[in-house]
Order: sequence, then C-alpha cells, then structure tokens
Amino acid sequence: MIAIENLIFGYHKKEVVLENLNLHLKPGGIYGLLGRNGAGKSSLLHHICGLLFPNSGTCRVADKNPADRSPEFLQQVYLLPEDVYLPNVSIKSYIDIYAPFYPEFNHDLFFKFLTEFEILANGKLQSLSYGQKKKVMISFALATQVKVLLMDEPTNGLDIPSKKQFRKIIAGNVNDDQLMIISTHQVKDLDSLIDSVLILEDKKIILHQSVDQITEKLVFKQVMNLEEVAAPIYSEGALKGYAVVAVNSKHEQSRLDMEMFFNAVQTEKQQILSQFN
Ligand SMILES: Nc1ncnc2c1ncn2[C@@H]1O[C@H](COP(=O)(O)OP(=O)(O)OP(=O)(O)O)[C@@H](O)[C@H]1O
Repeated sequence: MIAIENLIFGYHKKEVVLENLNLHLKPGGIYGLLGRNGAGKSSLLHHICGLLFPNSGTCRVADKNPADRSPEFLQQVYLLPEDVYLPNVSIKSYIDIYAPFYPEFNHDLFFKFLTEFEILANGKLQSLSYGQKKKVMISFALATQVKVLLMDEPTNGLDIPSKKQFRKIIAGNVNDDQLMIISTHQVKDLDSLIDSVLILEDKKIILHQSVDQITEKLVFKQVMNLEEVAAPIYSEGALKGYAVVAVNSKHEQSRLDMEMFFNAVQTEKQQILSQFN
C-alpha cells in the first residue's frame, strides 16, 4: 500500500530532513510512527499524502504517485493534521461541505463517533474547545473510510478519559483493507492500540517491527532487584523496584510498554536494534 524508496527531502538545500528513507507498509494495520520532536514525522506523513514532494527517491501510495494529487488518490487518503483550523460553520454544514469529497464517507458512523466522544452534533465548530474540535475531526477522519488514514499527534489536546475513548474508537474501526499511521511523540497514548512500531530517527526509519516481533525479542518486566534479570538492556526506577527491558532469552510473555521501549531505543539504540537484525 505504501512503498517509499531512497527518499531524500529537505525544506532547504543545506538541511536534509529525510535521507535515503525506505518504508514498505501493508494494509490491515495500525502503525505507530514514533520519533523525537523535529525527527521528521510530519514531513514523512506530508509526503505520503502528497503535500510535500521528494527531492529524490520514490513515494508510491495505493499504486499512485501522491505528488500527482489525482482526485482518485485524494479520495483515498486523509491526513488529520496536528493543528486543526475549522471554518465558522455548524458541524452539520461542515459535513455537507466536506464529506462529498470522500465517496465512502459514512454519516451514521460520524454521528456515532460524535456521540461516543460526547459532542453535540447540533453545535457550531467555533464554539467548541480545542480538544472538542479535535474529536470532531477524529470522527470525520474515521468516517471517511479512506484506504490510508494518517493522524498527526491526534491525542494532543485530549484529556485522559478522551484518550482512552480515542484508543477504543480507533481500535474497533480499522478494516483489513485500510492502513492507519498515527504519528506521535506521546508514545504512551499508543499503548495497546497499534500493531506495528515505526521509529524515525537520524532522518530514516531505524526500526519497523510488529508488536509481536518486539515482545518475542524483548521482555518487559517489573523487578525488585536488577540482578533478577538476565541480559537487561535498559531499566528505569519504578514505584516498586525497576521497570526493565531485557533480551527475551527465555521466551517469556510480556506486554509491550511503548514508553519504555521508546526510551530504550533512545538510550541503548545499537543494543536494541541488534536484536532485530
Ligand atoms: N515548513 C518548514 N520549513 C522549514 N523547515 C521545516 C518546516 N517544517 C518543518 N521543518 C523542519 O523539518 C524538521 C522536521 O520537522 P517535522 O515537523 O517533520 O518533525 P516532527 O517529527 O513531526 O516533529 P514534532 O514531533 O515536533 O511535531 C525540523 O527540523 C523542522 O524544523
């Protein structure tokens, strides 16, 4: 569904943001795109939806060149940007204006998501708070039912119960023929939501692994003493002892702690990456 090869991009000639970036993604999954501030996550998403063009290399999405911005392509891709700027119209008028751009738009789903987010459908967009606007746009994005759904920091502005609601709504509404990329540096928000992790660093994707592959190679556990753990790679002080990421040499079952994993990659990059080579 997405095939990016040797992509090089910079906003200015002297400063390359993405360099020889390769990425191949199949439909049927939710990918978490993680990276530090300024790593290039938004720039990558903008290439996938045709808002930025590579300096060199190729970017193909749903068998099309996003840079052509053909109507058939634009009907199948939706980017929910980090900051949402909405016109001064009612929610219903917004739907009347923008939903027709997406042939598969499902009105019932849209209003169902609004209800789940506790947003009144008869309100004006401008009278909503930032977090409420974000919820309307998340509902819109999901209701488009496009093949490629890109969300840039979707949980910014959502309170804690709404983040939980967000995870629930997303998890139940991505079909096998769809692909979703959620970009964030708030890695905790992706816990138990995504199928695969993409880490963007050093101008390229340095890690692309499914959650199952990660927990097959690494074990995440809480211990009282670090001596209890064979082959620890990374540890943090926890309420009771330590939270540890270790080599999963005994094939133990554990739950991926996204924040621990991301921190481990930041501080013990070579050791973590070598587990997957
Ligand atoms: N319009 C622009 N003009 C020039 N440079 C830009 C522009 N947008 C982004 N950049 C630069 O490109 C780099 C990557 O930015 P980008 O927004 O893609 O990162 P990001 O990973 O999404 O960051 P964040 O997590 O902070 O949102 C940064 O160094 C940023 O300063």
